[in-house]
Amino acid sequence: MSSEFSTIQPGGSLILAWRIQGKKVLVIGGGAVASGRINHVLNADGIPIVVSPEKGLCKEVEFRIHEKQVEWRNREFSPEDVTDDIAMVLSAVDDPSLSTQIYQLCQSKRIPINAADIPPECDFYFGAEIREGPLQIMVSTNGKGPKLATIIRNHIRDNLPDGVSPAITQTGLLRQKLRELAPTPEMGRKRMRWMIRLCEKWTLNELGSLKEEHMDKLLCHFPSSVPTYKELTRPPPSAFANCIWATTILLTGGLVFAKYWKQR
Ligand SMILES: C[C@@]1(CC(=O)O)C2=NC(=C\c3[nH]c(c(CCC(=O)O)c3CC(=O)O)Cc3[nH]c(c(CC(=O)O)c3CCC(=O)O)/C=C3\N/C(=C\2)[C@@H](CCC(=O)O)[C@]3(C)CC(=O)O)/[C@H]1CCC(=O)O
Ligand SMILES: NC(=O)c1ccc[n+]([C@@H]2O[C@H](COP(=O)([O-])OP(=O)(O)OC[C@H]3O[C@@H](n4cnc5c(N)ncnc54)[C@H](O)[C@@H]3O)[C@@H](O)[C@H]2O)c1
Repeated sequence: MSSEFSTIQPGGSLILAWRIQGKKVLVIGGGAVASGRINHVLNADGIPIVVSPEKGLCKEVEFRIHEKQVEWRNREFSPEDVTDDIAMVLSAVDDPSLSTQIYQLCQSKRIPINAADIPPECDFYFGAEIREGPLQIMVSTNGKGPKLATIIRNHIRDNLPDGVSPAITQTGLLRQKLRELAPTPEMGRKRMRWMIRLCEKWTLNELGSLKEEHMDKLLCHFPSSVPTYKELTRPPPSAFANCIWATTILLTGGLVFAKYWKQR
């Protein structure tokens, strides 16, 4: 009986895709680690606010400030930086006692915090990431071996099949069109069943090569069938080819009729 269900493995982390679009993320520190954190926030369309004295900035953080990709407070951290509209705090300072103060303040305000390299002061850990367009993969060893997380990430990245990113992008476009075609919740099951069949039938390269003009043609098959990529993209017979076919059929018909007539 129990073998039917998945085995619980306690001790892991809850790995989620956190949506921080348009939300403020306080980054304390301006060194190499802060720079990596800022990039993660920007790649997720979050709004980084950086607190660090100028002398502590690394080249990349200077660049982000110069490009106005981040808001910068040129001073040491102050508790007033942790305002109620801050969605998340990322501490990357080289001062353990300051880090602990920041952690305690965030706990009291119930704002999630990551203090780089200090597991007891982390509500969440960072991981080694792969980013290819809409695809994101995160490897976590749950604090056991960060360098191993990097090595495993590199192995996965080097072995990803070709064409994952365009396949996901085009599938996203098609799903959008499908939702417009069959918008009601009642159509949900049909939509999902059809998408599953398509994703299973087509290769990643085929999905990635799906042009917008073919999408409309493909959606004509919803919900009853899923054509193969070849069937869908086969060019329609030309007028010349049609003419040849018609002539062949007429000639063959004529010959058969003549033979029959002769026999009578
Ligand atoms: C994955 C990555 C993401 C990122 O930070 O962006 C990340 N660390 C990375 C690199 C790295 N960090 C360290 C080394 C030296 C070699 C080594 O120790 O292995 C290297 C390798 C290097 O520098 O090449 C030292 C280290 N790290 C932590 C401690 C404290 C401790 O263990 O107690 C110590 C000091 C240990 C000591 O004093 O000995 C703790 C954490 N580091 C984490 C994440 C979280 C757990 C992630 C997980 O286990 O999956 C966690 C818990 C908290 C956090 O910071 O979020 C990033 C790779 C990014 C990439 O490859 O893209
Ligand atoms: N998780 C990881 O991948 C990883 C890797 C290396 C280091 N670390 C840890 O992250 C921390 C930062 O590493 P780094 O290499 O960026 O260090 P760094 O020395 O380059 O940067 C420290 C930053 O903290 C800022 N700072 C110090 N006191 C401050 C204050 N009172 N207010 C505001 N800013 C202040 C400095 O201005 C500087 O920008 C270190 O504690 C290190 O142990 C984590």
